[in-house]
Amino acid sequence: MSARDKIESIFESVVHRNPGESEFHQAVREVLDSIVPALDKHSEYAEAKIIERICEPERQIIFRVPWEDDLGEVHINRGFRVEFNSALGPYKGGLRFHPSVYLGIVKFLGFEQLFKNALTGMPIGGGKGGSDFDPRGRSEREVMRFCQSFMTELYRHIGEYTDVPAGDIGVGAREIGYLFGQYKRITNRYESAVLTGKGLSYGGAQVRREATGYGAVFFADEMLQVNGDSLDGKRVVVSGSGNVAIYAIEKVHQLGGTVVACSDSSGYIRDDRGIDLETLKHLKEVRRERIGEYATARPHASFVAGASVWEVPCQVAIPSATQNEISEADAVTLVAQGCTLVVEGANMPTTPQAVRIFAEAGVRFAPGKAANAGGVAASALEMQQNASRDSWTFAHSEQRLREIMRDIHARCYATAEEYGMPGNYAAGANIDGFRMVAEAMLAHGLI
Ligand SMILES: NC(=O)C1=CN([C@@H]2O[C@H](COP(=O)(O)OP(=O)(O)OC[C@H]3O[C@@H](n4cnc5c(N)ncnc54)[C@H](O)[C@@H]3O)[C@@H](O)[C@H]2O)C=CC1
Ligand SMILES: O=C(O)CCC(=O)C(=O)O
Repeated sequence: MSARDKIESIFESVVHRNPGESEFHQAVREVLDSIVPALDKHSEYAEAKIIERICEPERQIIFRVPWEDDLGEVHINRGFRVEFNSALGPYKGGLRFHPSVYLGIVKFLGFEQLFKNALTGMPIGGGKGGSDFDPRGRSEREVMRFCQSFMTELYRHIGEYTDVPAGDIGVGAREIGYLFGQYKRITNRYESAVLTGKGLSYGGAQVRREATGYGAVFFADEMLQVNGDSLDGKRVVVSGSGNVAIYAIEKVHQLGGTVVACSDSSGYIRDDRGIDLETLKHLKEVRRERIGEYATARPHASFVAGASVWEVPCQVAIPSATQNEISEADAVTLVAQGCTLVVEGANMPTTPQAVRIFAEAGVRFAPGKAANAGGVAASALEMQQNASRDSWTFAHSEQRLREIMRDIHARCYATAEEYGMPGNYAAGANIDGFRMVAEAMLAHGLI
């Protein structure tokens, strides 16, 4: 059987065994399609059924999360942790709290995480978790009670050497604090490296908060430098206005570009003078308001309700909100309006149809598993500091992040060249990440 036929048959089986999990199917399809050339070179991977094993999570945990709101009403949510693959180290990956969360989303994120973590070169396996809990509109105490209930089940599955969760959509420093407090209370252990993204006062690391956004922009900068170009003077659009988006905007501005629009699920704001970060941070990090409030604070800016931020003309797009947020129509608009570089801050924000439009138009494209790997890499640095009871300065941590992103860029670039697909960062990232995991799995035998 040819490598291509083998891939088709494995994919068919993945769809059959995981019905209704469209995001997981999409993520698997994308990776399998691009690793065909690596399978042609390495027949040992097929013989050991490495791909079939990679597509099957090592462990999937689903649990009940009961909690009480401020009025005394009882709510039941569903919690998940998918421990995808531990070939390279303890499972590592964030927790997402959002009403859309179900097993298929957690599995797509865990699958992506596995290759992303490999690309960082750090000793971390892949996992992801979360809940269909919606923190929006909930009081501090409700969020705390939910986190405590979630950890009351999760604690038995995680640990510094087992599985180390962190944040993702809806889970930031506040939630990590409550989760950490409950873990400490239940286990009677001050196990700092059981979670990352902690506050700086209790074992958190400098630059973890900024790392995903900064890292994506460092990656964009590397891609531009290959062509003797830079972000200086570029007009940029960043979707979302959460953790990744805010620090992507900050770094674009530090490198001389101007971010003219960002969004949330209610619509987008446009500010041709450049997004004012003090206003945005206060709005989103302190007051947790909707994005439209920005235009109240900055009257020259406009708020467009319910529309796609990709209608705002830009040269560089950094999607940093959620999966499948750039549709085929958005991609056509971006290309028509002069966008030449797309760097994924979010996980799988570009639909396969949009990826094809970008490829046909010669738009340079960086996949999330490479471009947003700065977050998890900084988490691994946080684990390193926790293990050595150390704490690094901001400048040193940012320098390490910059080096890691440069290295990931170089690996993706070189692998794409090696396989005869120069400039194809998606193929480079998938093949390089896959090879790392496959080699470790071969070394460990049939487990
Ligand atoms: N936080 C991290 O370190 C990392 C996050 N990511 C990915 O980056 C993306 C953003 O995550 P965070 O910034 O951490 O989350 P966040 O919760 O801080 O922010 C999410 C943002 O996306 C917006 N959003 C969510 N759903 C949306 C929708 N359907 N339409 C428009 N906007 C929507 C929210 O309004 C918010 O502004 C996610 O795809 C996440 O998986 C990837 C790597 C690491
Ligand atoms: O920092 C981490 O462990 C996880 C980050 C994450 O969830 C991601 O890279 O998508």
